[in-house]
Amino acid sequence: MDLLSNPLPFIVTTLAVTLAIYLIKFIGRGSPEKKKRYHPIGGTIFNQLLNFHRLHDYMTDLAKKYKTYRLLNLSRSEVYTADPANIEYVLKTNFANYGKGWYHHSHLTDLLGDGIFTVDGEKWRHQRKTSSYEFSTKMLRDFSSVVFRSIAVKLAQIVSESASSNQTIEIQELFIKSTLDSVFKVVLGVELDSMCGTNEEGSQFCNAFDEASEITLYRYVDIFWKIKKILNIGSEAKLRDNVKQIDRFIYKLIRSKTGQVHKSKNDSSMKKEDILSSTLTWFFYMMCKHPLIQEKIAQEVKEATKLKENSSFNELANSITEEALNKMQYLHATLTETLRLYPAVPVDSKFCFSDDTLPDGFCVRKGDLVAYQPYAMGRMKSIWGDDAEEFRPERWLNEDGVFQQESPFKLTAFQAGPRICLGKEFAYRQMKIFSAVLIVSHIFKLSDEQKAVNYKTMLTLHIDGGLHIRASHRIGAEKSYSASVQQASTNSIMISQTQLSDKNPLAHVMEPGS
Ligand code: HEM
Repeated sequence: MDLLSNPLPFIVTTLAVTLAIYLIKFIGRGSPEKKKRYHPIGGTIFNQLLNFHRLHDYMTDLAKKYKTYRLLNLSRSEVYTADPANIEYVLKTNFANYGKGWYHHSHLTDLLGDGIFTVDGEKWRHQRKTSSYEFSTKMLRDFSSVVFRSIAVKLAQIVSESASSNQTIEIQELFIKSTLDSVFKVVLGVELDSMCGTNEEGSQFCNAFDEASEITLYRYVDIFWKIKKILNIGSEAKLRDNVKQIDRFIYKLIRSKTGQVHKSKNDSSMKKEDILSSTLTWFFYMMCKHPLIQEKIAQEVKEATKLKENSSFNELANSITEEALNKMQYLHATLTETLRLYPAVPVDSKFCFSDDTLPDGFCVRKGDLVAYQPYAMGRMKSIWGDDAEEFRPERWLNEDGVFQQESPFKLTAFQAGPRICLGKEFAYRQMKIFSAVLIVSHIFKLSDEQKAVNYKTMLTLHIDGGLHIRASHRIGAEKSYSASVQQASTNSIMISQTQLSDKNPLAHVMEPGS
């Protein structure tokens, strides 16, 4: 899986084939094409490989230089843009001309089937319509909040135990498991409990799903993946095994729940579990780097929830009502600032269906990939001003401390236009509940201030090696919170049995392939 361990044969082959294809293409081009103007060439896939360990920063440097540029890949140009006008055009104005196409479909379909993430046209429209309705219901909102609170209590217990025993904790893994547990509970009504490790099958499923996602994303940089798939070797053999394991687990679940839920493995929310957990991990990294911001959030949560001294984790979680969440404007701004600088999907591309001209006057060809770049855009002074690279949640607040939206074509972390993320509101609610419970009860620090924290280059922005933190109980809270751990654990089980049972609002729309 590690491209960097022996990149030479890959680089030489790639370079030779890229040059050959481009010579053929440019020599063979007829005279009418000469009038068309194409964005400047920023580099080739070869340059990307040489800068693989810092790929998003390398591409940010290029975006600062050109705003929109081309990278020469094996069979096509890839156009990378950080220009909000171009992005609005691709994602909204000429939406019909840009989509997943056969290119993304072929990469994603083994894991995600013909779900909403992999298709265009009528198939997409139908799923979008059904899912939009479901995401907008009050019932889903209320039910998911109950689940998030109950899982936040479990998270707080784990963190509290690490604080009491003065142990460090790797929080990225914990967030991945807790968000997957939430999705299972909200969508299927099942306790996966991978976070506490009490359900071995659940944990195995969790690992298989993680590895399958990683290999699926790896296909985008592995030019040999189709051959490996045909021969069933290497990463592709692993992917096949993982998908089988995922299928077995999900179908067993379906059989045991027949009459209550009918569901396929292609559920949209599962793919999102690592996106949400990436975001939470970077948020906690920012909290460790900015202790004053952490304090401000703790204060805001206390005021919004009217939290009493000696509250248990359970009481704390239950005090995070819709009304309290709406009052947490600073927390909302801080999460948004995290997404601006550390977007979970750092770059996302669309397949161009027919020749076109972007608003900046440059052309793209049928078959090109056109990518918008949330990571690079978050660092551009032309978009965010001179302090673009500073972490400053206040930029999102007006003088009354109320959160102000920005154009979705500037903050592109959730995509924009007709295919804007359907789970945005759902994701904010989950992230706010988890972080409010954790920050009001604990203080977070990096376990090793000297150790560099970097992303691992993949399609989602994970922290390489995870985030190792040390938590301590907040002053005055130690006695009350740790004393309440025992009681909270009993209470949280009571929550799951009484409030959660038979109330799964998604159960009636769960059809295979939805
Ligand atoms: C911080 C968390 C999240 C971020 C940053 C995020 C970001 C995104 C992005 C960039 C896309 C476009 C991807 C593409 O081109 O296919 C997307 C699509 C989508 N997201 Fe999210 N997402 C988040 C959480 C969630 C959650 C929790 C759910 C569901 C529970 C969700 C549901 C969806 C769906 C259904 C789509 C597909 C929309 C369509 O193609 O019409 N997202 N999201």
